[in-house]
Amino acid sequence: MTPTTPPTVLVLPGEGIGPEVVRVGRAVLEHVLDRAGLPATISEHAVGRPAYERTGQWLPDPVRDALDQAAAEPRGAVLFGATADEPIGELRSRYDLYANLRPARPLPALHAVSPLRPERLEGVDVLIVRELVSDVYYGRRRTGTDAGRRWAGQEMYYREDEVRRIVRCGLGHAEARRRHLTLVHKANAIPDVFGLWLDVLAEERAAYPHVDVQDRYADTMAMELVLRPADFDVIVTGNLFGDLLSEITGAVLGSLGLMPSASLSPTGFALYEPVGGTAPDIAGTGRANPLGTIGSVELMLRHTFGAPRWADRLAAAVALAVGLWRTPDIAGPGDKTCTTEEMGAAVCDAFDAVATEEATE
Ligand SMILES: CC(C)[C@H](C(=O)O)[C@@H](O)C(=O)O
Repeated sequence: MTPTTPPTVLVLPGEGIGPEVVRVGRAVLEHVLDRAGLPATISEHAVGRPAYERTGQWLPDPVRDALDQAAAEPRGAVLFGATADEPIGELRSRYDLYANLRPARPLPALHAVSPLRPERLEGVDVLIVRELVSDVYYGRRRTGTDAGRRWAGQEMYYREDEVRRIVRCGLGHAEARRRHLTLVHKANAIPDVFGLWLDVLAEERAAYPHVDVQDRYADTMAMELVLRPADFDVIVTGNLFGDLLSEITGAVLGSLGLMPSASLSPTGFALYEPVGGTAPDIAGTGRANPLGTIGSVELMLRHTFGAPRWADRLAAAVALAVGLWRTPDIAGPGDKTCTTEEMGAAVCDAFDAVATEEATE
């Protein structure tokens, strides 16, 4: 296997709105690759409920084999839709997809969609760097009965090396962006775990003298993200707080359906998924917003394909498309709404317009 091997992309639609948004995400990916002349090997596999109903496995053995193979390649990637917790939790852990990047930058055309006043959105450009394979999610679980009363526990646990690599990841991104890092913790209530995080940050920041570093309690951060989102650049945190903060960031944008994510392993294997989840209430109605998935494709073009200019063009195409086309979650009163598929087609058309304009400049 040489580094010039084209990327292998496994498309795993999952369930709920997963298949709808991923169908569009894949079409947009193929459109961009076609225009860019970039080769890739793309295959699609059932996971989650559809797979369980057919095989009795959330993550069937043949899919696991395909994933193992892709993970061993220099540029393997997954485009993931949505499933219930089991398969995604297993995937993240099995492939050590520890660094979860969740960027949020409100598009000017969509400022009115946010519940925040437009002036609070000026300059908002946040990157949540969430640790994804440890914390209470994967902590030791115990249940029992004590004097007739049931009890249950799940341990919050972090190893130093797990903390160090995500803190480094956050610092690296901060250095490449606006050089501002906020570590989010809860050292007042959970002093051992987050004392470790703060110690590691104190050690690691020395290597990034240009990055301005601060820390926040998770509760304060939740408030400040709503009140002053423009004050933050990179936010690095653990798995649980990262989950909560990315949901708040989605609310700041006005729809969780807008948020993309990339989960990266130390080997470069990566999984790209929208943050929105299965959204069973709108599954099958054509109302799902595919922009979180299309944003995830943009991240794939950057990280897996190493094609930042094509990624930039896709971002520009999205900004153009939302000027005219709106799925219901981002439509204002009186706006005509479009379907998931129509939004995808609008982004592809806008992409060609952007590329043509650049070519004639
Ligand atoms: C589906 C669920 C387990 C998942 C998480 O908590 O990590 C989701 O909320 C997310 O943010 O990706």
